[in-house]
Amino acid sequence: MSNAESFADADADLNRAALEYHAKPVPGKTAVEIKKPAATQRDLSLAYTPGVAEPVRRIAAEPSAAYRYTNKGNLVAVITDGSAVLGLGGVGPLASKPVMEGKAVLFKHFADIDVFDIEVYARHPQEFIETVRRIAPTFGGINLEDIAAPHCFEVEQILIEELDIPVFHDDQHGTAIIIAAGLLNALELQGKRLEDARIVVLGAGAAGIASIRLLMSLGAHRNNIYAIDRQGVIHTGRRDLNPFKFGIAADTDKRTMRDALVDADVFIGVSGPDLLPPDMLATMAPRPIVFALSNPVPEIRPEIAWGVRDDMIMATGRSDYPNQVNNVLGFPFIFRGALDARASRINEEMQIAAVKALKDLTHEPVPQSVLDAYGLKALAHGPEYIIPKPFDPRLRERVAPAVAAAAVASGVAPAAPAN
Ligand SMILES: NC(=O)C1=CN([C@@H]2O[C@H](COP(=O)(O)OP(=O)(O)OC[C@H]3O[C@@H](n4cnc5c(N)ncnc54)[C@H](OP(=O)(O)O)[C@@H]3O)[C@@H](O)[C@H]2O)C=CC1
Ligand SMILES: CC(=O)C(=O)O
Ligand SMILES: [Mg+2]
Repeated sequence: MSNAESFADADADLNRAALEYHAKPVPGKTAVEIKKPAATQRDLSLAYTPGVAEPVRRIAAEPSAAYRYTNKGNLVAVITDGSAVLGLGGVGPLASKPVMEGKAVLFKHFADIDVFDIEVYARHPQEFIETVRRIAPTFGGINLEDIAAPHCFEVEQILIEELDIPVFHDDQHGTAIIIAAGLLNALELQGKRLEDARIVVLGAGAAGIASIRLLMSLGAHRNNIYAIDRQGVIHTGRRDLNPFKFGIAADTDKRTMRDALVDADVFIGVSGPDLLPPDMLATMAPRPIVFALSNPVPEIRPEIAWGVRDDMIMATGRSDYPNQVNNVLGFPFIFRGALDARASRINEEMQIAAVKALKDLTHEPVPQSVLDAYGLKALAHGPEYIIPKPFDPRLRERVAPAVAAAAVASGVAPAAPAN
């Protein structure tokens, strides 16, 4: 059987199981649960009228009382316009709902954060911004999801400026944080340094541009980073660049991905399926790092990549290969830290604190519960373990407090939240 046939068979099996999982025993993946007694006349008098009037009066008099008397402080909106759903493209808000419900599952399971998934028909970024602005009082935080570049940058920036709760576009910063943590560990293992590494990033959208910005903040050199879009290498001579792409343009004479990959140390794919040809991978420098992160189908399948290189460290965005570089390792714990600290935003200091916590945790012994969840006998910092596993219970213990502490230290959260 050819590689293509065996991928098709495996995909067909998984697709059938996924449909069954989503449909049975009841449709969908989340539900609302009641946290207070609701069994007697007295309970009803407290939960609703007349008792509910008193918390209303308190909140009307002092808005921060909403954190004491409602679910606001532990409720995040996962909001999308369905314009860049995984690597599937602009499938629209309704079709994006399984992904947003999926994010809700991960928020709840890993960090005990409640989520409303909200899928918005918006013809223009302005309509989307207006929708989020109007519903923001309900929430303690806003997780923007799967909104295509370049609109995502404007949407996020305006909402951060206008709202007093954290607004975080996960495909930008969540992805960038996990990439940075995994890459720092992988570079160390390959005997390379971020400051010298030549990095090719295929995809200059939400994930690509935010990742390049964060890697530059951590020490990567702009002229060593070749971002690539559908027109080729993003260089300072191009006249078709929007300001976001121009901001990461390299001063280089390389024009194509083929040019850029020769002797490159790192490939980061945040673009679409099967876009890295094996013969180009073959031209990368010795001991390369290959992050093929498009979901669900990576830029190159690991089975194919390993057929070309045996000296690489490889990661995908998926759970069924080693090294899952996926924003699931970030957003539950980053929001946990931000909500616990009552932070007004998630700034770069908090993001770098998350990078460091994730990177450092990978060097520690792996708990038995993680080995059991993955059916492994052993796992230690090395080419097949450059980033913690999502089921690691220490993620919440380490990443959330690190993010909360950075929020306080950088002045976007009070030293001690009131409630
Ligand atoms: N593992 C993880 O945690 C995450 C993975 N991702 C993955 O990254 C991918 C991109 O997501 P996101 O940044 O949100 O999407 P965007 O729509 O914002 O950006 C997509 C980028 O990919 C480029 N691109 C698409 N197809 C090609 C191609 N054939 N050749 C060259 N460039 C191409 C686009 O080029 P152009 O600008 O010219 O249109 C654009 O720059 C998705 O596959 C997604 O699943 C995203 C977030 C997290
Ligand atoms: C993981 C994720 O957020 C994405 O692929 O869009
Ligand atoms: Mg996403």
